[in-house]
Amino acid sequence: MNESPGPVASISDAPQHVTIFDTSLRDGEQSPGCSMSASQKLRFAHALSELGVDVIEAGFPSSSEADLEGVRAIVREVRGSSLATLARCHPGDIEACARALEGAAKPRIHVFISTSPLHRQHKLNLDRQQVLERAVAAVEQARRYVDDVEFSCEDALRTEPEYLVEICSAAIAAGARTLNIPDTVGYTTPSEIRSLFEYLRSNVRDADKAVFSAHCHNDLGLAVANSLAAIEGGARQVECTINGIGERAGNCALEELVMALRVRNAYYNASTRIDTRRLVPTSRLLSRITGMVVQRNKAVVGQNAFAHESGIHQHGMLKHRGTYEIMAPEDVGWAQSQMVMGRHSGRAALNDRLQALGFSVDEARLNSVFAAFKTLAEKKREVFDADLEALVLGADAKAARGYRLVRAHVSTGVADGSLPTASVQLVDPDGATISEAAVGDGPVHALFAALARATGLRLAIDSYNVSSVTTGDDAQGQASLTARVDGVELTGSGTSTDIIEASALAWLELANRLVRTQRQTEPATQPRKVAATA
Ligand SMILES: CC(=O)SCCNC(=O)CCNC(=O)[C@H](O)C(C)(C)COP(=O)(O)OP(=O)(O)OC[C@H]1O[C@@H](n2cnc3c(N)ncnc32)[C@H](O)[C@@H]1OP(=O)(O)O
Ligand SMILES: CC(C)C(=O)C(=O)O
Repeated sequence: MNESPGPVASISDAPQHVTIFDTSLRDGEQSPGCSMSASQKLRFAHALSELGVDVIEAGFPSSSEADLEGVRAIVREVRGSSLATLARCHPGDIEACARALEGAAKPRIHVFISTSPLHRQHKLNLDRQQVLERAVAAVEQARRYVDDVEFSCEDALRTEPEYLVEICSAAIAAGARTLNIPDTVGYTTPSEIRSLFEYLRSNVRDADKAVFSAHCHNDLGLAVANSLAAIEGGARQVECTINGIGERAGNCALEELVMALRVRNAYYNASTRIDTRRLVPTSRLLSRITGMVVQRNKAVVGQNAFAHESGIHQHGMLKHRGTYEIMAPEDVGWAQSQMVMGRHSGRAALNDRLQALGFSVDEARLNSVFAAFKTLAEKKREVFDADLEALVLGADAKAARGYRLVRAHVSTGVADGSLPTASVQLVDPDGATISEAAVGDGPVHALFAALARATGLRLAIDSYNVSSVTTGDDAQGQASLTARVDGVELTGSGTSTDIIEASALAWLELANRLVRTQRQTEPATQPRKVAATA
């Protein structure tokens, strides 16, 4: 029998910094359907800078007026990160980069040319020597404008390694500070790219004068793995995009790479400047801008990344979250892990959720509610808190009905002296219609005051958030509220294309939860006022 593996040793004794080069605005924007306007690019560049990205590739200025305009807007406003622009080995492209970057605090010109035999012959119709001469001339021209020049060998992973050594050595001599080795078509494997970086770092002349960079595409789903392997081979810059957007199957996903370095820090001994708590908000912003939805099971930023539905996992999570989570959702910008109640859930999770909703049930009652829950879960994909409350309250249909919104009207004005006013009409748990109105400091304040009058419930709201849960002009807004009642936190949420309606629904969900727990008298389901984590 083989010896079992011990703890994996670190790949480096000295702590390393990995430069994060984000190309969402250039390679990412090349994804079909991801074109952004100049103002959208500017907005996203600010988000990237706040995220802590070291280098933002802002665009390809010679490609279009819109791209040029976007780069110029970014140059005018974004300061913290270096700003890079892309150019072919073409004098006009490089001049366009220089003009677009005028006034940038930390400008970088990024020139590239294909080096592989396939590209040399079929795309460029140039031989090795001609490609090398074009590369050197381009790097030299770019250096006349800026100190920070990056050179990329397009399709490097299908290029003869000794030719890569030759052209990279020439690029360093011409003044390139960063040598990027792209896997343009996502063809390589982790062990291959690691060996290539080791080989280049040992054989390129004056290799220590340049930073080696990886730029991996995801055609075989290996972009992140290959980028990590490149780091093992000595890469100290990784080019990546938020949500992994980019040509064809995309680029290395920034959020996955950064979290791999962080979670496995003992192995990589490498850090980045990324504020990981901004990963989810940044991912959402990009989705909203491009309309490109993130798949639910996407690592780190997908909706299911910290969601648990199966009973065995939920039971483990309730005992210790390390059983099924290798990173904390809060560390990447999620509010918390999610326990989704569904067909695969077990008693432990059901009991925990019932307690959170304010119901303390004995074992016999838990078993009967569990049986009813499983029957319901067979019919519904997800069982919501309101379903669980109805199950526990059973025959008490009146209590389960709660207050219902019939209509709400809000009027407000900006700087016109008008008083924000709301009127609401509700049906109460006994079926009677109630109408009320109130004024407030703002429209939502007035709405909540009218609801409080109508129900007679005073809720001390601790937090109120509205976020977009879908994309586009008709996006749905989700309002979430927390309130403290007798020292206990309760939550409510509501979703609608109208944020006033979403806010009213959230307030009523919270109020109904409170009323139900207060009304509940059945001994086997004694309500306990505890945090509701809907
Ligand atoms: C791997 C990558 O992601 S590379 C970046 C890819 N991004 C883009 O292409 C987006 C922006 N591109 C564009 O807007 C346009 O392609 C432009 C404006 C740059 C060029 O448009 P056109 O002049 O009409 O050329 P077209 O796109 O048809 O062909 C590309 C030309 O560039 C040449 N070329 C390609 N790469 C390079 C390079 N690195 N250095 C020098 N020339 C190059 C090609 O050989 C071809 O030349 P040819 O017209 O003499 O045959
Ligand atoms: C221009 C280079 C860096 C590129 O995008 C690629 O090779 O994929």
